[in-house]
Amino acid sequence: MATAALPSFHIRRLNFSHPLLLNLRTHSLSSSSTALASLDSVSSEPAQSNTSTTANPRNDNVKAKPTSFYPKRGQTLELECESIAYKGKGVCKVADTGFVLMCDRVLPGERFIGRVTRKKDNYAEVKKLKTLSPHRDAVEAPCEYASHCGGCKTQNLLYEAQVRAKELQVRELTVHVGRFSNKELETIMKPIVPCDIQFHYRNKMEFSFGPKKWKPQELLGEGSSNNNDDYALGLHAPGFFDKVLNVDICLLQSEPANRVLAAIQDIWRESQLGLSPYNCRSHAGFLKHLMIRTGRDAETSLPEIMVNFVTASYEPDLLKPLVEKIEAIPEVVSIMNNVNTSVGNTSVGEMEYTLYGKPTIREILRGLTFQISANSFFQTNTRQAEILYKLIEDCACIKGDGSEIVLDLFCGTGTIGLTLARRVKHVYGYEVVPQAISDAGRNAKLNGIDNATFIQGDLNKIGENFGNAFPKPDIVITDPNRPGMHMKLIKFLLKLRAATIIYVSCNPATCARDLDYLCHGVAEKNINGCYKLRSLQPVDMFPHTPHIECVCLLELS
Ligand SMILES: C[S@@+](CC[C@H](N)C(=O)[O-])C[C@H]1O[C@@H](n2cnc3c(N)ncnc32)[C@H](O)[C@@H]1O
Repeated sequence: MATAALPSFHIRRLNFSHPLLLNLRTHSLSSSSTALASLDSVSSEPAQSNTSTTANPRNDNVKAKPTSFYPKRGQTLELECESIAYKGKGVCKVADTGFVLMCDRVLPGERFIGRVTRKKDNYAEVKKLKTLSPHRDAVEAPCEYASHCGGCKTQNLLYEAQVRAKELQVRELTVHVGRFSNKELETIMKPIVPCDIQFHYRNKMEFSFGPKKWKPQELLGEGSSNNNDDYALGLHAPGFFDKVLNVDICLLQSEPANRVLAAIQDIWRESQLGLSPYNCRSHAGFLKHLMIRTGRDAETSLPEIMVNFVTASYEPDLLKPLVEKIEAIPEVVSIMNNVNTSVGNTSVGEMEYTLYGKPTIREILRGLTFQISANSFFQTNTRQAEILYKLIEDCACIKGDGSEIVLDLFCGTGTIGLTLARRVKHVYGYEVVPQAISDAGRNAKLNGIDNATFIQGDLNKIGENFGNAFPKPDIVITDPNRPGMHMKLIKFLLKLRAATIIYVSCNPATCARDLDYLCHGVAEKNINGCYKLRSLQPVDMFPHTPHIECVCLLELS
């Protein structure tokens, strides 16, 4: 699951600081106390207090000075997690000084021993060594890999507590990054929409092949060997592109997708097949990734599965035994091979071959049928996407007289625009990926929609003439990926002055920043904001992960 990389064009000076949000700003603050005070607010805790009950530094290496505590790398501390912040990390503070430590896989209220692994200017990162007392909302994670896998981070937190923490995070970011008051949010911000189905909700999983099964420190030495049995197929260890945790089942994907994974795990290491995993350090080996996608047959609504092998070269005979094994699974209707000869880790091939069945599968969303190819973007939680798109439609308040123009920015395969097209005059969609644009056009045809135009273009590089390519829209939908919108696009929207903007975001930090720009302006660039935030609706699309989606309605003020 990708983490946000915030490019420098997004930075600006704000009167707050958050250790994990520093690159949202133009100037990093030298004083850790300012950072701590702001982190307090971002993480929903009261401002830094000397009476904090958290984090008693049990200093093995140095004696902590209460007023100028700074941890050493390797030092172990007894800590208490106070809250969950951006990227799902637990926030802990050192008693007396309030120095902030960030730790993966700890839950609010949990007391634990941690070791300092990394120091930054105004905070440090800690690895949990041992839980002393768990959080009251701790539950047993159903997945055997949950404590080591880079996919789920909070399976061991009661789902209700997960969504509470996500809602709080959106609120705090909107206040401290977006500069909206708590009072304003009382009427604007809606309670988070939880996800009814918390397992088997993902329609796409991508696993990687690796030459060695990665094991966490505590399991090292258990059953490792030097033959093919040690080859890995699974998910990356958190933070490592070259370490693969072998998984035989993933509780986030569908049941037939797990049957496919099990069938492949069953045979791919057999030495007579001559299959080798790609080694991303030596660049030797054949099998790079395995992508399993679950769609639905438009007529029967039964699941249909696409399997995509990403390989370093085109050798269909080598894949034949795997293809024969999985084509016997009734739900498998498509087996693809993307050949990627580059040394990079991407799963998009330079060439794509159909090894069995058809080259696309189908999915139904808000009554429309979408054809999805191996590399198309499609919302990964279809059921929750229905709810998300309904919220977007509600925000759009379409008149129904077919008079409105919709501009769908970052349109992907056109799904949002197409679900609105039948009730408006015309939809114009913009997207950088050429294949997504051709999928969008094909999906329009498939559904008999002829009032949608999809244009390939980079929205980070729009020129002065961008607005000449379409009539002035009544409704703008903008759904950027995690870095949010480029300043050029913000300026364009402020000049365009469309009556309604619906901002769909998968990163509440950049969302809060962009809402601030659109509503309050960009003082350092002498730009005035001209929108009013009318509603802010967090939606949980991805239980057990730190990801949060929001739908924001902005109206011209
Ligand atoms: C979060 S997805 C949204 C897709 C679509 N709205 C949907 O709901 O399925 C963001 C989309 O923005 C596209 N994108 C990313 N950077 C872009 C850029 N600089 N210019 C245009 N599109 C971009 C991505 O390829 C991706 O399809």
